[in-house]
Amino acid sequence: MASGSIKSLPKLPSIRDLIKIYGISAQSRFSQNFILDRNITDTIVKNAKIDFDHSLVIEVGPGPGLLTRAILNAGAKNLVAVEKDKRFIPTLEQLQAASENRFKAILGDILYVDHKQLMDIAQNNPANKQEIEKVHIIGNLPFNIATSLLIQWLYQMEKREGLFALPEPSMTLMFQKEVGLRISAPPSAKERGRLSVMTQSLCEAKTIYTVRSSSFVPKPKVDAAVIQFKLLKEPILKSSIKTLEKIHKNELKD
Ligand SMILES: C[S@@+](CC[C@H](N)C(=O)[O-])C[C@H]1O[C@@H](n2cnc3c(N)ncnc32)[C@H](O)[C@@H]1O
Repeated sequence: MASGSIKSLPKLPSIRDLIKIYGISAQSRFSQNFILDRNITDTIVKNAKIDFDHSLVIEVGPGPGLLTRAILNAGAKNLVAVEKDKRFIPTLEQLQAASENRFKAILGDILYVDHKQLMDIAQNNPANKQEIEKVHIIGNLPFNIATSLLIQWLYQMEKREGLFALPEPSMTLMFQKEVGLRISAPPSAKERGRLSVMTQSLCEAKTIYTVRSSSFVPKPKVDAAVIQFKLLKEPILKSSIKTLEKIHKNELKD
C-alpha cells in the first residue's frame, strides 16, 4: 500500500500473463532471470527503506516490471527505469500510464546511458512537485554486467559525477550471492578482496536480503544477494580513486 497521497496502482494483469501475452522468453544475452513472486519484490523494496518523498529513484533493467510495481506501490513519486530489451517497452508503457506520471521507462543501456538525460526526465516529470533532494538506484542487475557496472558507479561516486552529484546517493542492488558476499565482506572474512576494499572505502555496503535461485524464472545456477550501498560522508581511502581509474580503463582485471 502506498503512503501519503500516493494511490496504489490499479489492478493490472499478472506478470506471468503479460509474459505469455507478449510471447516473451528470457534471453541469456541480457542476463534475464525474472522474479515473479510479489512477496520477494515487496520485501526487497521494504528492506531498501527508500525516502520516496524526497528521492529520485532509478531502476536498472525493469524487465516485465514486478519490482517496478513494488516500488510504485510503496509510494515512489519519481521513478525512471532503463531497460535494454525493447520487447518490454509496451508492458512498461502500460505501467507508465497506470502510474499517473510517477514512472517513465526508457530504452537504453545502463552502462552508456547519459545520466543528465535521466535527471532531465525526472525533473520534467509532471508528477514531480518538488526539487530532487536525493537519488536511490535499485535493480535486480543483469549478472553479466553487474561487477563492471558497480566499478563504473564507484568511480563516478568518488568523483561525484552524473547521478552521483545529487545529494545522499544510495543503492539497493541484487548480485549473484558470491559477488554480493565479496562486496560486503568485513575485513576478517575469507571473501574479502579488492572489490570489498574499493566498495567499502566509499560506501557502507551490507546484505539486506538473499533470494534463492529457485525464485527466478528461469532458475540461474546460483542464489542472489541484495546489497544496500550508502555513500560515506568521508571516503576512507582517498587513494582508491587510482585503482578505480585503472580498472575503469581496463588496465586491471578483477
Ligand atoms: C535479472 S533481469 C531482472 C528483470 C526484473 N527487474 C526482475 O527483477 O524480474 C535483468 C534485466 O536487465 C535488463 N538488461 C540487461 N542488460 C541491460 C543493460 N545493459 N542496460 C539496461 N538493462 C539491461 C534485462 O533485459 C532484464 O530485463
